[in-house]
Amino acid sequence: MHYGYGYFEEGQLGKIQDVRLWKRLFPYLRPHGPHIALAVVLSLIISAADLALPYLLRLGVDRYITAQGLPLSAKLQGLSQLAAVFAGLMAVGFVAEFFQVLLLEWTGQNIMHRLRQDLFRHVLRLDLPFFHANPVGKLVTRLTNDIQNMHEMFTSVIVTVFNDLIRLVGILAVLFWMDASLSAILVCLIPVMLGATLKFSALAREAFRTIRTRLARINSFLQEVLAGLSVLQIFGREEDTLDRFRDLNEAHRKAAMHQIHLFGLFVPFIEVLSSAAVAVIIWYGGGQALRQAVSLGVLVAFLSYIRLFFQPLRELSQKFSIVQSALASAERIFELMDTRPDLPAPDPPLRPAELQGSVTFQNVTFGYDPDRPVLRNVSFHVDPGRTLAVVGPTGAGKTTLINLLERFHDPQEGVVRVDGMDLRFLDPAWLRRRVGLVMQDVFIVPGTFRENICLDTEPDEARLREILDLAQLSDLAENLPQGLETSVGEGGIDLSAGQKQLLAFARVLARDPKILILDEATSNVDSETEIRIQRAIERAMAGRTSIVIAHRLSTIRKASRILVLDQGRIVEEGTHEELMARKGFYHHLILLDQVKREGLKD
Ligand SMILES: Nc1ncnc2c1ncn2[C@@H]1O[C@H](COP(=O)(O)OP(=O)(O)OP(=O)(O)O)[C@@H](O)[C@H]1O
Repeated sequence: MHYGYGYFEEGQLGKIQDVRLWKRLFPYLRPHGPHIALAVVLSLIISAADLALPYLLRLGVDRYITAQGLPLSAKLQGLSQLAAVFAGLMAVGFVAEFFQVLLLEWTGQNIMHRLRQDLFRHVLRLDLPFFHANPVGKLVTRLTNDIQNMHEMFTSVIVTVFNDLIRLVGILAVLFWMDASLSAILVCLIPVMLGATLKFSALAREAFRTIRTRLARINSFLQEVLAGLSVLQIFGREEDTLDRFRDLNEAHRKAAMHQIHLFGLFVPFIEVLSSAAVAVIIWYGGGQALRQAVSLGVLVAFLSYIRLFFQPLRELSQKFSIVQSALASAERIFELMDTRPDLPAPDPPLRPAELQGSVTFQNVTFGYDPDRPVLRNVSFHVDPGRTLAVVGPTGAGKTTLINLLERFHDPQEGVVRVDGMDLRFLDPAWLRRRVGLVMQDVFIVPGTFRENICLDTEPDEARLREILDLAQLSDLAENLPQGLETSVGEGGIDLSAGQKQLLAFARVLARDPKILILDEATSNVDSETEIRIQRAIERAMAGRTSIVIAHRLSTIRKASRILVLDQGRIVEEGTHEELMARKGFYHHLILLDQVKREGLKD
């Protein structure tokens, strides 16, 4: 288990002025242009309704409440009319806001959906080396959290910032129009507000970034620890693990407290500023009203506008950090989208109509790290329909041979061919459809037993029964509670190691590949299952070219030829009899195996 969290460090932060990022985002926004335009129109309506309300207050006070010489009935009637207009505007504002939220959420969800789909499509096309280098947790974060981050920007920021700007400009315009000297006081406060907001935004951004990094460390740690919990328990590492977690948890708490302190300071500061503005307006404006330089209505309207004015400013820093965070996510998402598959795609890819099934390795040298070859100058040829057994000590490079034949990697030197064709010119999907793979670890897809056998094939019922029979699975299928429709894997019935092996053979039979690669399981199963597996192996191999990483002597004996690998080189080659007679490395391996089996029996 490693405790490197390097993958989750947020190296870069998207910048608002980063044109490149906006250009990449634009194609996702473009189809929603009309919706965003409509949201902006709705935003204008909402702002107009909001701005009109304090103005109605002014009219109410000046025209009716403090007006001299109007009869009481006329004042009351005028006030009623204003109240009706007030209610009407509120209703318009409410409806407009409702539709705006709906429209923006819908747009945001659609953009997220498309982004997630594009990203997942891209990830599916990447090669095995990429997945070796990138932990699952990182990819899941890209596909979930990072995309969610962007959603917030699309829904709650882009249009609302526009809303806020219109509102601020609108309020200032109305205020100057009503009374320039009172407005000038307010304008003096704006630089202080903006300065504080910008300073706070910078500090908050850093604080949020620290929190996210520390949370990601916790996630990464938990993911690793929970996946290997049984190992930790066996080795009694609980206390040590708890200590490590405590450190991570503490670091997160500290970061969260720092952010809380920042907010604790900023929010009241802005409150104090807005209260100060109100106080100054009451003091100065009140004096002006007493001197009758401004009307009482203007003063009342002013105080209402101040409340409207400070709200968006208060939220500006919050929105600023949402956009920052979203752009940082966008940057990481696009970085992943820009990852090119390591294996060059053939152009045009070959998809021959027929495959005979011969396999050739020609002077193949390969290393996961090119400087440290795992296979060295390996050459062999298997004719169609024949069986090649590969044996060798652990780490000899047997699995690597398979990885090359499935074209999960390309060799650094030499060529791998099927039917004489270089794999690099073949369509990888075509190749993998024709090269069946049975690994020791059988992956069970969450779904029914039937789905797990058929995968992407559609055998008819008769063929499926035949496959079950050949794979020695008929009994099991009958005894499952819902037969073939029983759910297996996560959330369903657990299959034993032996049953999973048989299932893997059924899959091969259903896909009917020309070439079969088999990594024989070393897990111990009972004798009856062992016999079933042997039978299934024979059926699966029949009529196919087979390359088997063999552990059972019975399989090895039946092979047309045996390849003995050691430290990435072919050290011996021949039939079982030939190799035994040579009394070399193979002979030594077989004797060791026999000793091991005898030991197990004792
Ligand atoms: N994804 C990988 N990245 C880096 N090195 C790897 C990778 N997979 C295998 N190796 C290294 O390549 C060498 C050969 O491994 P390989 O799995 O091919 O051996 P093997 O003969 O199949 O062993 P075993 O019988 O234990 O499965 C080993 O030294 C292993 O550490």
